Amino acid sequence: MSEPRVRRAEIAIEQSHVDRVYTRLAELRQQAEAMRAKGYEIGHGAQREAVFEQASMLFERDMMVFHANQTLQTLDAEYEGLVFGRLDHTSGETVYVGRLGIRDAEFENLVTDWRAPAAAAFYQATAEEPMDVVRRRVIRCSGQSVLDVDDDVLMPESVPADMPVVGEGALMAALGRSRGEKMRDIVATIQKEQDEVIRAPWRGVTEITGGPGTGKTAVALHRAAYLLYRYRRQLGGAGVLVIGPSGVFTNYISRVLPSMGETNVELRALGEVLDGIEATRHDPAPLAAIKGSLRMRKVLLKAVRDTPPDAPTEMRIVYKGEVLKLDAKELEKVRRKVHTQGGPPNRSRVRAAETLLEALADKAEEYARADNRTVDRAELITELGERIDFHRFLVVWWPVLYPAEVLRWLGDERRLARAAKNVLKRDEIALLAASMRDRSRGWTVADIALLDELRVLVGPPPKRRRRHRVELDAEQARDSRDSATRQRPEHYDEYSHIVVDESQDLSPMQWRMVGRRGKYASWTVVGDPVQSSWPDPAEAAQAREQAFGAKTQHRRYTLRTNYRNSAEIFDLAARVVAGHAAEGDLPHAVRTTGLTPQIRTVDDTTREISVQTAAKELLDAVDGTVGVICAMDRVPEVEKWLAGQAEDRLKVVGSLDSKGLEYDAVVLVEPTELITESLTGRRVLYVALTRATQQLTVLASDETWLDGGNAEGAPAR
Ligand SMILES: Nc1ncnc2c1ncn2[C@@H]1O[C@H](COP(=O)(O)OP(=O)(O)OP(=O)(O)O)[C@@H](O)[C@H]1O
Repeated sequence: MSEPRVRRAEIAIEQSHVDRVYTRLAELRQQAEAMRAKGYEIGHGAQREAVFEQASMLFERDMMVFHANQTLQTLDAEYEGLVFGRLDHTSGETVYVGRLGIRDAEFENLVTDWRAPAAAAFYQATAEEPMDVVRRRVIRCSGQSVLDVDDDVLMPESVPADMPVVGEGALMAALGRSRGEKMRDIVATIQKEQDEVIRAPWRGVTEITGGPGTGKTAVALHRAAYLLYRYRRQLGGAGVLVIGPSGVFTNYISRVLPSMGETNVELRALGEVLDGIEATRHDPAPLAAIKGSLRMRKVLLKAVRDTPPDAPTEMRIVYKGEVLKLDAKELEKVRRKVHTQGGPPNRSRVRAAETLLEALADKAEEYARADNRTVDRAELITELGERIDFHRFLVVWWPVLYPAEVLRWLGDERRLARAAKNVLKRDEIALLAASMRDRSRGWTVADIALLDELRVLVGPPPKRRRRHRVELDAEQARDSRDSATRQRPEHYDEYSHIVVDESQDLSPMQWRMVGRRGKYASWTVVGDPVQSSWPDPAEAAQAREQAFGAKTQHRRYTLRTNYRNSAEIFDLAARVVAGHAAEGDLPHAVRTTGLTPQIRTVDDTTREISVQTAAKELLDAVDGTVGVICAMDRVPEVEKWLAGQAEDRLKVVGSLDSKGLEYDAVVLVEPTELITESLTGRRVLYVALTRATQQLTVLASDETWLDGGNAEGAPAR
């Protein structure tokens, strides 16, 4: 038979199996629905039974309905290509691999879940170690139709005469395909070095490093799905949290886990870790460096202990016809005394009242001594402690503190200078105070970690009910009373596993914030030091270790193959970052396209039209998405230039938001601006240059950005 006919015949064989799988899926769905209906019937029946019977029937109903709903949820997930692989073993046994395990009515396996041990050979078998696999087949489907098959022969000597082998390179085909708006899962083509990381033990800390495009994000997400499948009992209940650098990124990866049937994972961007606020704006690099530094901890601790701006500076209260008076200094002494005993101010309100009463008693004794009188201290404390005017004073002098309010106070430069004495430099204080005064544009991503730190430092406000949200400011306190009940309590901190992506960029303060959520968690931490935009790696490393706590197991993996970029694109990126990265830290790009990146010269008069032309050319050249990457400050302007052009396929993205994303083609606008806008500029440029899978056009008004390494072989101009 000719190759196309063999291929067609093989596709037909796989199609008949896939048809069986979908028929069975429909049956299982019906069964689950019937079970749910039966559960409800039991519930109705229970109303007629005695109390004891009723309780056990209702329990049975709940269990049935719960299981039925779970099964339906799993069966209803949108499985693009439910079956994607097949293994033919030397024994003649055939195993189909898919996103979900399904058995037929006789309990025979129709599809094995990709995470099950029986499917491991699909990823782990090699020609050197074939694990009894003669032929490994990748089956590519669209919906329920088989489009193509692609075989790998692992034991050529054992291929039976009647076993056809078709196609070559499912991986290369997958990598060459155009990209959509959302990341796809890679279950069908996970590589051996990646599989090892996905299936690594769950306890302790698993660290994945590797250059751009090596599949770190893909691997981390597949690992989350794998861990939940294998260790659902240990990990499922408490939940898995995935932290990504930005909302654009979490949106980009949001479809990967559901496509594997996994909906029990919470995705959060760094600006959304704290419940109740979503921040997307970034501070300029020098300011972000201050806000992210561990020094802020000391500043915030002092800030919560300072006198609140509206606190009265004098207390007067009448006791037995005499005015007892405490001046500003005496009140300050009382405040300091309460704080030296430790504890968050919101938890110290009773102690503050007691200490203030003691000070009033001292004052009464002082007056009495002058007149040779005595004072009954206990009586004074009891009486004043019950007085309404005492409590009126207390609520303004020792008010409930809200994190957002305390952070805003630091817009007063004198107040900030008091809190930051010997910790921040004068110019840093001025910069930080100005940023806290400018609240017109809302909180920045770096502010979120400060607010979370303050949340802990001020302590929870006195609560009417438990498990109520910890308000960030007084306004929210009112709003929250109406907020819908959430599944998990506010500021939940008991996740069983935390995945941190792009971890090289977390500031020390952000590590503290994330660490707080994982007191009992095991961790998967993904990053590439060469892409880091954080200026003080040593300080971040220290905060990171503290976040992990005393985890004893620490395993490290490095991924070395760049699956995203064509070799032509990656060569340019490597050239730009040369001198900032050790040779061994750069991955190896496996795919060539013959398309060299274009570098075009622009100036103020031609920039706009050049961006429009380049975007149009690339939109015509590729089927998928085109990203236009520029410095953060330029985004609104570039968006205006491109308004109305292919909105679904064209995205304008700021340099810092381009982390982790990918496009078929990229237009990079003014690369030197990416270098100067950030403290680790060349690395940010490296990130931007490594976003394209197929084509790259750089528009630049100067050449300094190319000077990173001076590698040979300039790209086309
Ligand atoms: N085994 C694989 N099969 C198919 N595609 C893969 C494979 N591994 C990685 N890819 C693809 O390569 C691209 C890069 O993967 P991913 O985004 O996970 O890399 P990364 O290491 O996180 O990159 P960066 O550090 O630049 O963000 C994605 O499109 C991913 O789907």
